[in-house]
Amino acid sequence: MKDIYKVIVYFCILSSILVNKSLVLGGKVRHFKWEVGYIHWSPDGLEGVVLGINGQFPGPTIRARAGDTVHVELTNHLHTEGVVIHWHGIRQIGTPWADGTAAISQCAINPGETFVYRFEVDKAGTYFYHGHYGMQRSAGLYGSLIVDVAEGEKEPFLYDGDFNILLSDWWHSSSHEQEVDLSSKPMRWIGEPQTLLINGRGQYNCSLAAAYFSNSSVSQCNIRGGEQYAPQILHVHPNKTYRLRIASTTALASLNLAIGNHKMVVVEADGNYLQPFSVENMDIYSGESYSVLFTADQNPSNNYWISISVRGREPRTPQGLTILKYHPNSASKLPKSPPPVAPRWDDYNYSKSFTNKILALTGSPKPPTTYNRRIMLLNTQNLIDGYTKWAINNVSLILPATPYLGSIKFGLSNAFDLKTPPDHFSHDYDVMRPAPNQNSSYGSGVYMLSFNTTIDVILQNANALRENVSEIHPWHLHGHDFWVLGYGEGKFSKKDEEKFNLKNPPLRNTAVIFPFGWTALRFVADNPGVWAFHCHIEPHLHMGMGVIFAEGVGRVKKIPTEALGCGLTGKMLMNNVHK
Ligand SMILES: O=C1O[C@H]([C@@H](O)CO)C(O)=C1O
Repeated sequence: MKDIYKVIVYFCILSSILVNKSLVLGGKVRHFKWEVGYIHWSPDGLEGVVLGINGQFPGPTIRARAGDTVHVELTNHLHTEGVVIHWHGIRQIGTPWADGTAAISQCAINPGETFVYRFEVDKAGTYFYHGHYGMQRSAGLYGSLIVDVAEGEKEPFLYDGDFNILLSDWWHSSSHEQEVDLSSKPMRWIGEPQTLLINGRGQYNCSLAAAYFSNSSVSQCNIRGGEQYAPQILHVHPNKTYRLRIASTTALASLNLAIGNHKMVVVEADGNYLQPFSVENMDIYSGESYSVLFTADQNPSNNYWISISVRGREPRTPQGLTILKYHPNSASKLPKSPPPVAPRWDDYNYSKSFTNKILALTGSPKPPTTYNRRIMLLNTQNLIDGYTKWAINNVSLILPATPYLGSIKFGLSNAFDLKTPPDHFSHDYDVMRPAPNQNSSYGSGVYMLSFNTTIDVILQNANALRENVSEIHPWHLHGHDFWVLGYGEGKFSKKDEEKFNLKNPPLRNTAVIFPFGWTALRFVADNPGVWAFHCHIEPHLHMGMGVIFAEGVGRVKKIPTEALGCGLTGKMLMNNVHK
């Protein structure tokens, strides 16, 4: 009898240890129920139709802790369009079907249908989510995803409070019109955005800062505070330090952000800690996220501007503005000095000097010192039968009717081009001049990566169709972070390898290529799934600027049938049922 009693006591102690441990290790499940639909909304003072979630634009912010499971039950309330949502920066380890890429990781969710996204947020950081079907991101389908450190863990820096801003750009033409324009012959370019938005709020036909522009006809905004386009004010207390989380989901614009009179210390990028460095203003490209620390150490009787301005393309869009309000000033008290002046849009040396300061925090994971396979990716603008496209090694990506994850897993032939896309481009290609032959072809082939091998990718920029034009392209990789080993000018050559940073390269999921330059990345193909790698400029992806990587697909566990119910995998499921 006594022994049994002992066993019970032991059992109780043991199970309480296990339960506590699982609380620490396993995290919580965070449930969300979302409905996606078009709504009337006024992001910049002009009412239009926007893609919202639960009647809200931008969509609700997800906040979780590292190790938690996010569970989003997403119902498509659109009348005639499918939808998917990509969780940008979340690697989807073990859940590649939840990556939210139509035609790649899953079938689009049909009107009226519900799909459950369930995945672990394994790493603290600043992230966001957005539509990944057609140009639904441009239509406003996005929101923030913030992952705090696990219970009991600490960030490697201190702050008294945090803010979160999601940056975007806004057009008055609909995303549907833009899709048609871009796919027309000749292509009709979408032009520059009408307005820049901070947390979905901007001012089109008035300026918060009109009082400072004496020679301008722009009127002062008459905002009472309740308007959908009223700026979100950041409230600070004197001498406190704040963490500002910033993510950019712009369709096109590269941005420069500044807080008037305040220095910022950059500490995080794409969910990875950085060696802290101080700046007056910072660049942020579409697909990137950062955290900066700033101290409210200026004259507390004033308020200050927070501004975002276009870089890398001749700006035709006014600055996006909001106000840093010192307690207890009134929010309507305009800052004493005019909004910060951004560096010239084409001062690329300025941008490069910022980019080169981004290094991993001491103690961060280091890259393998050698690679198994090097893939050179030449970025060109091309014409295919008179249609303007972007191509990678002369292949412009078109997505197949059957999502790759299912078709590769089940070995379905004819689902996509079986010809492997090229690892190289011609040695004598002159990246500084328009191509003598501007033709290229469409393709849906896949770079099959051997599981657990180290992959180097050299992104090579080139002259676009017009002479002396080469554009910025921020490249985003799904399913992974990569180390950014270096940036360089002109054409990459083998000897550039000597300058690679293997000591403290930053880990990121998005990296920019500068005009006429190259960027070198390294990652380990250790996450079973099919992963898009593409330019995060929405119209450029629409015009074919991306490639597909696949690794270890045979190891992928049971893909939910809801992700497979279209194309050849849909037929396969039907045949199985009817057998
Ligand atoms: O893809 C693009 O097309 C235009 C221009 O090259 C042709 O109009 C532009 O600026 C892009 O980024």
